[in-house]
Amino acid sequence: MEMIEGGCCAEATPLAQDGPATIDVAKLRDELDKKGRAKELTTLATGAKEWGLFLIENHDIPDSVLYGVQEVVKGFFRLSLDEKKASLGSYMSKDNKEDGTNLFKTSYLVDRIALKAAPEEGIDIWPRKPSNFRHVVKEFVDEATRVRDELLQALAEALSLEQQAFLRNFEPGKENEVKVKANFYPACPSSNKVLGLPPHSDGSCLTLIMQFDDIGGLQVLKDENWTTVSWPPNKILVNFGDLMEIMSNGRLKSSWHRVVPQANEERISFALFYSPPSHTEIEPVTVRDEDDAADVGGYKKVAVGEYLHHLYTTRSAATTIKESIMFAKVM
Ligand SMILES: O=C(O)CCC(=O)C(=O)O
Ligand SMILES: [Fe+2]
Repeated sequence: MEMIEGGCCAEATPLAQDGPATIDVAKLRDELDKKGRAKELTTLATGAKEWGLFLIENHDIPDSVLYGVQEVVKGFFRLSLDEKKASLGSYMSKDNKEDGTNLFKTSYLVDRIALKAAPEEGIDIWPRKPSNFRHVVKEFVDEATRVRDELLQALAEALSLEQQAFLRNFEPGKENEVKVKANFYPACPSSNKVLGLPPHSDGSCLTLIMQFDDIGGLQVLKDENWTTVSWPPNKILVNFGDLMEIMSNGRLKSSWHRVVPQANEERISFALFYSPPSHTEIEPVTVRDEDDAADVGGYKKVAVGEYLHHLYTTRSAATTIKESIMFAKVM
């Protein structure tokens, strides 16, 4: 566990509850079965609001691509520290630090690489080993991005918004931000005292997360309880980040989540963080009368880059839930 530098004490009390909704993407695509599709959209709206995340199945990303990613990522983490450093263009250098994710680096039990998949200029720092790492991960990113677009449209529809209401911020063909993170959490016998990742919300609009075995570890704060979310490797977890909360004017909430290491098992997760281009100004959707719950609305127009800069520079100090998102609220 060469790259890990220490741990951080925290209470970890996972509670078993029924899990987040699983959405069948094939049903969302099936325009002929209108009833089935409408039902799936209702499940999506309810589940997404309740948890700030949901799972997807039948997403059409071939198993060969999913398992290909697992192989190359596991292959990378199996390398020695020296090999990892040599393989990764400028590992632990500025290139990997600028996005703020290394806030978590020193105090938590995770060995993590952060890469940029888009804009593409970051690709030459990607691991050179295993030799097919870049090719396989790129293939996955392309497949997953197609699914992202479908999900953004379905989410808008599920909330009775115009289909492009969220996707429009991504300006097809433009330099959207796609960050890739591979997280390796070693087994930790005192896992009730240590965190893999501290409580946080993602800055992204959507985060798509694969985990390589059906192992608990990710916990989401739900109804004031830390609840473990577990899912098999062929399903993908879709998590809302702060930009989605802002875009939807609070109708969808970013989840507050953390990672707890397992006592006897290591865990690897692989996440894609999707955000619109940095210069995009996000105009929150209009809140309608029927949405008028006390915690909906109140967001203002913000530029993506400005919000993310604020989040990354304040998040380490933010100890209570989503303090940073207040930046995007009308005062
Ligand atoms: O490992 C996981 O399942 C979640 C990782 C995560 O929350 C993150 O990288 O922001
Ligand atoms: Fe996260």
